[in-house]
Amino acid sequence: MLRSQTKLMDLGRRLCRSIGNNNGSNLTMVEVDDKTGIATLTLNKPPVNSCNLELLLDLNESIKQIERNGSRGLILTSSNDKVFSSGLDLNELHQPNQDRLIAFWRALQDMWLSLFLSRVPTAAAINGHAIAVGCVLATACEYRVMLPGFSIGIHATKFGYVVPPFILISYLSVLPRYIAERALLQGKLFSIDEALHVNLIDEVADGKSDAIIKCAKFIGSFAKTQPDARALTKRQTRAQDVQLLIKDPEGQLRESLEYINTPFFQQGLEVYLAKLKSKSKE
Ligand SMILES: CCCCC/C=C/C(=O)SCCNC(=O)CCNC(=O)[C@H](O)C(C)(C)COP(=O)(O)OP(=O)(O)OC[C@H]1O[C@@H](n2cnc3c(N)ncnc32)[C@H](O)[C@@H]1OP(=O)(O)O
Repeated sequence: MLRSQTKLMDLGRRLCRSIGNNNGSNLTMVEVDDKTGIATLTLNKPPVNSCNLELLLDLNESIKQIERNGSRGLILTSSNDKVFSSGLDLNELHQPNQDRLIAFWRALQDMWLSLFLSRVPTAAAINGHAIAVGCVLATACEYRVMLPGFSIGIHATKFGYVVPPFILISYLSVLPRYIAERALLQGKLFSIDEALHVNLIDEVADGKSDAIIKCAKFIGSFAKTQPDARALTKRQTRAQDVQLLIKDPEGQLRESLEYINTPFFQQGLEVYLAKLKSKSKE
């Protein structure tokens, strides 16, 4: 075999190493770049990465796995080239089995805390629509790079949802208060230009690999920092944002469950789900 061929094969081998997250599911995939030590965490739940219980548990386990294996950073992206994430799986909220709903909401709270407080640098390569909790996943990260042609935002008020405090906080941790407030009240989904203008995203990329490279460059900007000092400083900076959820997770859970179980919420959701389904049949 030619030396140049061997070199190319070595390069291919070096590029990425898949690591499992111990539960054997493919709902998320983790690959670590052997050279940079950065992990790419890919959401992989067809058709639109809606977050059901299993995806939330899997995602949380993958985030923890990435921290345990000493990766230098985490890039969150999607295997779907049109949708980063369509947010919560609305079927989990519709006429729910109460035990499953409790497990689901707990998994959502836990996953958000894990991502928001992750000790490694985090960046989102947003290669598709990032709707509602899809946007929350992106804003939990420290940096956001997005591809043109897609929407990002929390449009909950448009279909009658009041968002829980940690979702508000996620928006407020990135946007100035008056912009976050107006966008939430309008149920606004931002185009890429609008998102860039208000700094909801940090950069625009012309393709998924460009987005990953830009995220990796951001993560590389911490190369000269001491990882524990960086992690603790991040935790302190974000301490106030997570206070409510850390101090009283069960109280927060109870409040959300009460709201989800109201006839008002359930009726609104029924109409919205029917619209969503009829749209997808068009
Ligand atoms: C307690 C209060 C909670 C308040 C906070 C709320 C947080 C949330 O995250 S709620 C979720 C909000 N998300 C949405 O409203 C997104 C709705 N989806 C879309 O707008 C679109 O699907 C899309 C832009 C994300 C993608 O469009 P497209 O590629 O055209 O795909 P389809 O619309 O045809 O969808 C395919 C398939 O998936 C179903 N689906 C889409 N989103 C969800 C979802 N969030 N939950 C459950 N199912 C979803 C859609 O109905 C289609 O299903 P089939 O008809 O069975 O093919």
